[in-house]
Parts: sequence; C-alpha cells; structure tokens
Amino acid sequence: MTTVGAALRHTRTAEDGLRALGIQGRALTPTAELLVPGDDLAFRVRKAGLARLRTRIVRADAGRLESVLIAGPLSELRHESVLAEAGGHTLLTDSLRWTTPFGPLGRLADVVLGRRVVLAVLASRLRAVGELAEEWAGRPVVVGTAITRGGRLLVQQRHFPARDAGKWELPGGRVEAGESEQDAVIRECKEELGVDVVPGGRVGTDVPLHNGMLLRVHTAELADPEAEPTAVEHRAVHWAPAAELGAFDWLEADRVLVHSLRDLLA
Ligand SMILES: Nc1nc2c([nH]c(=O)n2[C@H]2C[C@H](O)[C@@H](COP(=O)(O)OP(=O)(O)OP(=O)(O)O)O2)c(=O)[nH]1
Repeated sequence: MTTVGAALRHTRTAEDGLRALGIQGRALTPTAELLVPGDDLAFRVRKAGLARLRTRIVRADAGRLESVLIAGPLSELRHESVLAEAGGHTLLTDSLRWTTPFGPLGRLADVVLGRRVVLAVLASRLRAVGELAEEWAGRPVVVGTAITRGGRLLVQQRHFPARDAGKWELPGGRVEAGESEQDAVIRECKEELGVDVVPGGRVGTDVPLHNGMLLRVHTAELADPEAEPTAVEHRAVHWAPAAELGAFDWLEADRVLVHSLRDLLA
C-alpha cells in the first residue's frame, strides 16, 4: 500500500494521467518528484470548456492524498484519494466534489461533460498509478527508522560519502537477502547507534531513490527508554522536536517525508 501511496503522489502520475486525455497538467513545484502539502498543480481542461485550474496538495501521507482548488472557474473543487488494504490488494477510492458557479445550465454541463471527463481522468490516472507501483514493487528496500521519544525524533548526520557529508537522514540501511524489514531496522540501529530498538508501524509513503532502491520508513522505540544513542558511523545524532524538522539539510529523499514525520510527533 505504501508503494501505491508513493505512485499516487508522483508528479508523473498526475501529469501522464491527464495527458492521455489531451488535458495539459503540470506540477508547479519540480524540486520534488513526490508531491508534498503546499505543492501546486496547474491544468488546462479544454474538453470541459474550462480554461485553467490550479489545485494545491493539502495532504499526502500513506493512506491519503488530498487537493483543493485554489484558482479556476469553479466555486469549489476537492479531490480525495484514500488507500486501504483489502485482501492482499490495495483499494483506491477517489472522491471529487465540485460546484459550478453557473446555476442550472452549469449543472447540466456538469452531468453531460464534467462527470464524463472526471471519470476518464480518474481511470487514466489509476492506470498510471498501477504501472508505477508495479515498476517499483520489485526494488530493493532501504529501511529508515523513525525513533521517537518524548515528542522528539532521532535524526543523524552523515559523514560519508563525500557528496552526502553533512546531510541529515534517519538511521537505517539496505535490507539484506533473507532479512525482514523489521530485522534490518533492529540491526542497523544497533550498528549505527549502539542501541536496541523495538520496531512499530510504518510512516509516510515509500520514496523511490535515484539509485534504483525504495526508501521505506518504520517507526521504532528504544528498548530501554533511558539508553542514549551515539553516532557510531555518523557525524552527529540529534533529538529533534517537530518544529525543527523543516530546518535540517536532509538527504533529498527524506525531504518529502518531513510532513509525515511531523505528523508522527504531533
Ligand atoms: N539509512 C538511510 N539511507 C537513506 C535515507 N535516505 C536516503 O536517501 N538513503 C539512501 C542513502 C543510500 O543511498 C541508501 C542506503 O544507505 P546506507 O549507507 O545507510 O545503507 P547501508 O548501511 O546498507 O550501506 P553500506 O554502508 O552497507 O554500503 O539509502 C535515510 O533516511 N536513511
């Protein structure tokens, strides 16, 4: 489900899903490939007689992507995509609510044109999400660990390789052959921080990495709450409150998880 969640947040899904129908859509925030709250999308929808629309992502976590209209010829538009596990599959439910400002005539255009376009866009987007999620599903996984204590998150500063030196990340590393993700979390935290942790659930969506792997973050608590993690392989470790999380010079992939990590602490 978290891989589907990542595909749903990917700018390629938003753009390709629409392009297939001759609708031009583009993410206005190209710095991240996964959309984060605050990112805007711009659309030009000729088929429905609508000129330009601009929407803003207001939520992007493991189970939900939400956007609202911020400019365009509708009085209101809200799009929610909700993911749920269903018998080994991931179920995606889309709901779109919009209001046209043109009275009865607008409502007629809605029924005749609007709904048809919306359904076609959703079907095309669903295909794009499925393709991307399938492409990522076989990737090797890097686990990241969100260790929390007293409303703070443990973050660590990399020492190497040179291009990442000074950047901040979560403890973790590659899952080895035959190892479960939870076991990898326990092993990496022992190696990197010298502490035992108890893994919990998941946080945020997966994040595709440029090296062909998939970053997947698990929550964890210290087995001994009094234990002090130390920087065994890293330059520094730090317990960060939610308000500090936006200020770190994160590895690029972690940046798109900051809002989910903040929610975890809230
Ligand atoms: N551990 C960790 N790795 C991350 C994060 N974000 C991110 O992009 N990565 C990338 C950096 C690396 O390309 C890859 C895993 O790196 P690593 O050096 O921690 O993994 P490892 O211990 O298994 O690697 P190695 O030293 O055995 O070569 O994942 C993160 O938050 N934590």
